[in-house]
Amino acid sequence: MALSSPPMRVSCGPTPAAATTRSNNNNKNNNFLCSHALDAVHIRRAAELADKSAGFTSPHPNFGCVIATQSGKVAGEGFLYAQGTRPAEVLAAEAAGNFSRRGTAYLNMEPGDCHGDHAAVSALVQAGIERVVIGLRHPLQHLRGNSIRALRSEGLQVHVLGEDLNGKLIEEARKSCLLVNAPLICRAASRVPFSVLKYAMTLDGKIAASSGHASWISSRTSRNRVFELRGRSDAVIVGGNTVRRDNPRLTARHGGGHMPMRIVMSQTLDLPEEANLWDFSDVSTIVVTQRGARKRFQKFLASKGVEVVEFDILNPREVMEYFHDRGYLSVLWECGGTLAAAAISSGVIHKVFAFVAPKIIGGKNAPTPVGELGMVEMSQALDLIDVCYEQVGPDMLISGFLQPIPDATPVIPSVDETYEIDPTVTPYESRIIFFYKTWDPYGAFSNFSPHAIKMPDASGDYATWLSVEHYYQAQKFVGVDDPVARDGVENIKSAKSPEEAARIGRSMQRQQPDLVRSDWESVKIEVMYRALKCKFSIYPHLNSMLLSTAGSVLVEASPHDLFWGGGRDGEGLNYLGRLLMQLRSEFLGESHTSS
Ligand SMILES: NC(=O)C1=CN([C@@H]2O[C@H](COP(=O)(O)OP(=O)(O)OC[C@H]3O[C@@H](n4cnc5c(N)ncnc54)[C@H](OP(=O)(O)O)[C@@H]3O)[C@@H](O)[C@H]2O)C=CC1
Ligand SMILES: Nc1c(N[C@@H]2O[C@H](COP(=O)(O)O)[C@@H](O)[C@H]2O)[nH]c(=O)[nH]c1=O
Repeated sequence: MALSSPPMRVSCGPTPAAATTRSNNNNKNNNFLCSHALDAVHIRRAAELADKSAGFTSPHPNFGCVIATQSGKVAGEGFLYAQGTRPAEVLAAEAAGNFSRRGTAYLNMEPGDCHGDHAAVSALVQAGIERVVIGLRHPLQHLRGNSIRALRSEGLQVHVLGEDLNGKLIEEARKSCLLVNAPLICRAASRVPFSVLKYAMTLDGKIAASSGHASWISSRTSRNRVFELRGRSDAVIVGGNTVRRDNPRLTARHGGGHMPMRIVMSQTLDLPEEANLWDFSDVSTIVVTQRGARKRFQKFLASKGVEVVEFDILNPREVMEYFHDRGYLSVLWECGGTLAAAAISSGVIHKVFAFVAPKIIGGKNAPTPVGELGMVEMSQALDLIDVCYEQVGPDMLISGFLQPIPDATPVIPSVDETYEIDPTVTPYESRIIFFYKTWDPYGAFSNFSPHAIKMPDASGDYATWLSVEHYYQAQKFVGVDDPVARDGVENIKSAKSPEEAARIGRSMQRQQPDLVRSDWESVKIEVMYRALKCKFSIYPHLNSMLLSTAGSVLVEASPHDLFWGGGRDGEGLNYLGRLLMQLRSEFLGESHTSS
């Protein structure tokens, strides 16, 4: 058994050091390092270009492309302006013309070949590009790796940052790619739109005077900056009190550009009949409220053209999940402290922009940017990540992430591990077959599939288990000298379904951990391996199905089980998939030696 050691995280291609040892030519080494610096510069530029269309591309990623000649000079640039417009790669190739030949294309992100549209890949191939450097793989799992595979199959050399290229400069360049598409990456991982909390406060930490008056705390320059932030967002959201107090417009007024939708969250619906937000000359407004609140006022709003959406439970998470499902990519929270605290508590805020004005207003009851979070000790304070400080006019803008941008690099399988498990699989480049529920196309790979197995006990006598899951769960308690453990084994064995077996086994393990055999953690992979080996040996059709997947990566798509499964976004260790790949490799080896 090869798979007994504890798991580790990913996966990189050759490090610069490893790569350079392959060459004993000093010049080549120097070139390699120089080209790293050049790669980093061009990728950062691609990210900068991509950022130009923020707000317009939503909910699609921001793409930028730089084409450099063989000598490293920029020959053409392009960025995706908006959904449905011409891809960055096509524009850059056109701009570069013949200078593209044998050149390198730099892309902040792997193109997504939605609906079989290969325009980006085709443009690079037809332009005669020799090498493509990619900042990030596509963050959406079903698109991840597709274009990289397509480019490689056309003979182009493809280097992905963090996988094939490493080092400090490369890491910084990769960061710029993560930042430019942070909304898409965070949205994909958290299933809510990327949410930014923005506020303006005085030096003594107030967002309004005690009277509630707040216009203005920050300078005009800062407020112009807010218009830009609005222009990058799909929606701006405030609470009912801010509507009553400020009568805001919430429009982006920085000279054209994308205009965000406006959202009001109000439980009481005690909102004014006259409000700037009911004026739709620039953009419309959606009011989200508690089910049944002020029906007559709802009718009134509807007559003004305001869309009213009722929620059974009106809280920031429910509201954000709803707007995620409506396709929103990013939301700017411009609310006061009450709603801001609720939003932070419910974990929907990804990033904070705080404009701090060099003013003092005082006031014991003057509102502050974030209300009650229930924290009592400084050690509980939320630390911002990747903090930036910037002077904007007379104000200071402090921004940072409340949650790290999830790493879109696939965890499974790492290069080394996969070769060890199954040499026929080329990591990242192979098709990934996901299986989970037994009704899935490859559902028979699940331990819950109804395939009985015969396994020997400690004295060598064979017993029948209704599924791999039955056997696996029972083994947790086998050999434990306790009547409750022995009963547990019998109960699991006679469980009517694999689900029931899992329920009994898991709850016994949770509630009475002392009944679990002491060597369980070190033997569980071996236990599973033996059960799977039996299952895929005694059922010829399962064996054929497994062999038919040769060359593909197998991943148990369990979003919950991060040991046996691959997790929701590839963060799981996928030990079930790994064991199946290992078995497949062993079966294939046997069939080769016997033929
Ligand atoms: N300087 C700055 O950057 C800003 C300053 N302000 C100032 O802040 C003050 C208003 O602050 P505040 O009252 O906190 O602001 P908000 O209006 O932004 O938030 C509170 C309101 O949100 C609504 N709400 C809906 N669902 C919830 C929920 N689950 N939890 C909490 N609230 C919910 C309620 O409206 P309802 O009562 O209608 O049910 C509630 O009264 C004003 O003086 C304004 O000028 C506001 C924004 C920015
Ligand atoms: N007071 C204050 C802000 N307040 C926010 O701006 C909203 C008003 O937007 P609008 O009506 O479009 O100009 C207001 O309701 C609140 O959300 N913002 C800032 O950048 N600086 C400030 O000093």
